[in-house]
Amino acid sequence: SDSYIAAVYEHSVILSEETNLPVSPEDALELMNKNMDVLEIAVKAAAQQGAHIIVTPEDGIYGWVFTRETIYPYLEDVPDPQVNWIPCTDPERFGPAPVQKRLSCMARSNSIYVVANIGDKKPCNSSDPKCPEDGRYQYNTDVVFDSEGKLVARYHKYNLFITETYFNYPEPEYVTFNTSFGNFGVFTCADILFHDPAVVLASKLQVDTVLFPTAWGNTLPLLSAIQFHSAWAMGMRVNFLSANTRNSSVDMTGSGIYGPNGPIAYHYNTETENGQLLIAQLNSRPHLSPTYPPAVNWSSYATSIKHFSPTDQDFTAVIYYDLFTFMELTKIEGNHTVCQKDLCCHLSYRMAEKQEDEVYVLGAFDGLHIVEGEYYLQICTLLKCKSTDLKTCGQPVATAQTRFEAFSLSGTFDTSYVFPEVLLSGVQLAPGEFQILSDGRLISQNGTSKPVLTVALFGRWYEKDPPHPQQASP
Ligand SMILES: NC(=O)CCCC[C@@H]1SC[C@@H]2NC(=O)N[C@@H]21
Repeated sequence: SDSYIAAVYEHSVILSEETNLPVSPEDALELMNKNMDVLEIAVKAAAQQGAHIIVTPEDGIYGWVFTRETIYPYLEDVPDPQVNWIPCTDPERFGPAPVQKRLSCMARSNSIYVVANIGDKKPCNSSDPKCPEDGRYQYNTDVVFDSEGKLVARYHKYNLFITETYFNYPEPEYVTFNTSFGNFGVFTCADILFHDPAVVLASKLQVDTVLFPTAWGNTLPLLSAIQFHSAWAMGMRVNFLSANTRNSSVDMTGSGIYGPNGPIAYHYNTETENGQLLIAQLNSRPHLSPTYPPAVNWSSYATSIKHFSPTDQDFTAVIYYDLFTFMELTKIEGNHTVCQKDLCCHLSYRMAEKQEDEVYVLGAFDGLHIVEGEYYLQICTLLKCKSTDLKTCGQPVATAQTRFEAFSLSGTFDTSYVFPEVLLSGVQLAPGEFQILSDGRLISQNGTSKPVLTVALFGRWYEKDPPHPQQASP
């Protein structure tokens, strides 16, 4: 079929009160069943609305902040999908698997693909020199059950976040599966920041849709969930189904159904702790669509022009631990260039009116980010500073009043992996309000519907990354 209906569910996870002390397997299952009760309602609702597939969040069944011992009662042995297993009809085939049984039955009884995030355990012994001291590998794992309840995909998260000390790093896996409504790939949360497996799935294996269970804490001004995940879908030109966990204490909200041309449906809620089901229709094979966006040469425009108005007004300030070079946009309109190392960023803009109590800056960063993960960035950004004090530029701010009637942002990137972001006041996306030109300009010709928080070209220069922790020598 040419199109299909996708659902993502932002789940307000019910957390265990005690994650420092081990609980019994029965108590662990009781908590997981409480979460699965809620997920089951969403699965039924999605199926009733015609969805072919539903994605649920990372950590959505057992929560977070465990030790290796305290996560253990929540884990199940998840077999390789090649075994052809329907846990709903043959639950004990590989030992106790109540969580897989329940997810499989949800998929089967509602005739819908179900994507969930659970924990896998694999026993090992001293014949394996890498076997952990406690005799088992523990993996953060995405599973997919097809509409008959068969396990069709198992993915072990490769890029663990800094807090996930209770899981092991697996070898990299590139997990795909085929359906009548397209070819799917699976990865999770921090994976989106790295080359493997994310870029391999989208570029080399050419999946149509990425399934993305996540537990993403929002980090403005560049890394809120809806902002970065929709930008990645546009930059990589794939469908992207992102289901975030909802938890205000760790700033988690922001789920969406994104296409190569921009957001199709999204949700960002800081008002309540409620869950939220999103449903939308997508192209099954977006690269065959007449509207599929052309490949972009991200540096073509920026390297072809002379620097706009050189200035000695540059200053530095920090975005999420990275020292950017900035210049203030003092006039209602202008053309400016700001450079850091090899990266020069060009901006042409016209504001609707200059608000005296708001400061906007153009910024550039070319360097290795080293906090909560190590990855090489090249970023050009136009953003609103938190206050009129230039030292606050780059600090999180969620509202703005300044409208831009037009802008054009470009940069002399050394990488072809650039993710275009436009984030508006109230942490809202701007579907259809900007364009990516094939020469690498991110432009808005008619302005945006709300005031601007951030416009960015978020570049990842993967070749400059240090080795992955799994590959690094001890
Ligand atoms: N569960 C995860 O793997 C989350 C990882 C991504 C978190 C992103 S990366 C930069 C920001 N820091 C955060 O705390 N959240 C954002």
